[in-house]
Amino acid sequence: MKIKNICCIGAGYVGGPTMAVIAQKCPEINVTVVDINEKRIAAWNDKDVENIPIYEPGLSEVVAEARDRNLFFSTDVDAAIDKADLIFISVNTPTKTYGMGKGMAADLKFIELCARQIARVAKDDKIIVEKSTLPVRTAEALKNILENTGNGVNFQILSNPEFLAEGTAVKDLMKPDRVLIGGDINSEEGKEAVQALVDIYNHWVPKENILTTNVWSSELSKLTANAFLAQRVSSINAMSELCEKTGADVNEVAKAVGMDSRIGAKFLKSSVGFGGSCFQKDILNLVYIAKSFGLNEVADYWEQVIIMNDHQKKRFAANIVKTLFNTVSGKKISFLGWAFKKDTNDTRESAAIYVADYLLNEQADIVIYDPKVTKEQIYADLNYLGTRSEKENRSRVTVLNDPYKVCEDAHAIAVLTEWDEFEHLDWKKIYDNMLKPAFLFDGRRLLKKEEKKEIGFEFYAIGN
Ligand SMILES: NC(=O)c1ccc[n+]([C@@H]2O[C@H](COP(=O)([O-])OP(=O)(O)OC[C@H]3O[C@@H](n4cnc5c(N)ncnc54)[C@H](O)[C@@H]3O)[C@@H](O)[C@H]2O)c1
Ligand SMILES: O=c1ccn([C@@H]2O[C@H](COP(=O)(O)OP(=O)(O)O[C@H]3O[C@H](CO)[C@@H](O)[C@H](O)[C@H]3O)[C@@H](O)[C@H]2O)c(=O)[nH]1
Repeated sequence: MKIKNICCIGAGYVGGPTMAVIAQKCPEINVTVVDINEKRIAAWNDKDVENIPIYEPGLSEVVAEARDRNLFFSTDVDAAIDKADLIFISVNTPTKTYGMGKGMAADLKFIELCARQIARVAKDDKIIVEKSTLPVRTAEALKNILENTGNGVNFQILSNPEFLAEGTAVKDLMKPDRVLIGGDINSEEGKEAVQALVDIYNHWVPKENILTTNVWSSELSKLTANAFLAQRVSSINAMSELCEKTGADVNEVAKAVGMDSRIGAKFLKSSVGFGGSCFQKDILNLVYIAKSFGLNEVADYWEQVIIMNDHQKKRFAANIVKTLFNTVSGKKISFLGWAFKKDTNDTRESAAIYVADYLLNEQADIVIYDPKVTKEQIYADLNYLGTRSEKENRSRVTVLNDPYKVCEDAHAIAVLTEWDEFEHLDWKKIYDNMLKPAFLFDGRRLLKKEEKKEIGFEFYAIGN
């Protein structure tokens, strides 16, 4: 089966970049990315390609090449579904904030809405691809909706989870460690659908890197990969606290441990805590699934990864208060960084949000600089927590676009995101313009300790 028209529902951090790369690599396929968010679609279509809604290194170049050639962004969801042979569902699957499974389970309402819309619109056979991260066995529910509400056409459901990391999305998409495709490999139609998707990726991904499995293994592998990755961060962060008590240095420990080829060096960077839209949500979902099968020990095991992460964010903030003579009330604390990692404008679940919230509860005044995050996004993140009124957040938090101004007259600086540019700031100038003693807290192990101490900073770094 040759795919001519692809539709992707959801023009977010996954749908946008993934489809841009597919369109670039498969010029003979028309790719239409649709979304109900008109503002987002307008931004994807902005004449100035630098204004696309997602910041990812290399993305604007890919979009510039393919857009209006075979890559289109639209709000006409029905039309794109109707035309497509293959439909990616790439909508958000956040943690439920209400009802059964509140705070744990994945909220599948957007997925279900997509399924119902596809069923209503589709007049010929289609391949439906789960791109969103979903609980294991979601494909069963999708099939049920599609077959019971559709127009009698056939749907093949595939699972094709996305493993890209933000900040390196284009690189990850161009050269993925593996592409995972789950399908009904026991039927001819299922095998054909899997092959159709393999053929798309095979335009640029070598065959040996494309893994095919049954649907349930594919769905569960995505949750497992994120749980393993997050577990490594929580493991090294647990050791960082022990390092601080014992005189060991967590970077040295990580290096020594990571040189064991069975362990490996990646993902052992101690930090103020992992953030991002995926790790916490996916682990909570895994915990919920395990509990729903009565697997309480399995659930508890994975929940500890989140408990450790919450502890790490809190103890970083508490250490600032303790070091500043047990009070930050009325003191100016400068934040360098707000995004959950460098090279992205995404702030979802960023550790910075929770550190700020803790310090605001201690009556600190916070001034923030992040090279890619907007002022309004920062207020929205704080308001979303609902800890205090929007008015109070606005009066106590200032966002500026100059790092030197942000640090002027500060009692302390906290590095919350590992943006490269923070390393190269004129730290002597920053020191000179701060109140003394000048406290500097590095939540990312980004800065050189000896250098900063020589300038005169009272320097604290995670795990050191
Ligand atoms: N962000 C990542 O790095 C990443 C990586 C791998 C997997 N994932 C998974 O991919 C999925 C999408 O994540 P994201 O970060 O792109 O989310 P996102 O919130 O950035 O984008 C989702 C988009 O879907 C749109 N949408 C929701 N319902 C819709 C509907 N019925 N019709 C049309 N559009 C609709 C929303 O308006 C939104 O723009 C999630 O399941 C996530 O867990 C994310
Ligand atoms: O050694 C490390 C590695 C990461 N982090 C933090 O962990 C979070 C997540 O980082 P990363 O995994 O690089 O970014 P994400 O975009 O969240 O990507 C993860 O989540 C995606 C969504 O499911 C998956 O597709 C990716 O494979 C998976 O890496 C960030 O706050 C990082 O700062 C650390 O603190 N130490």
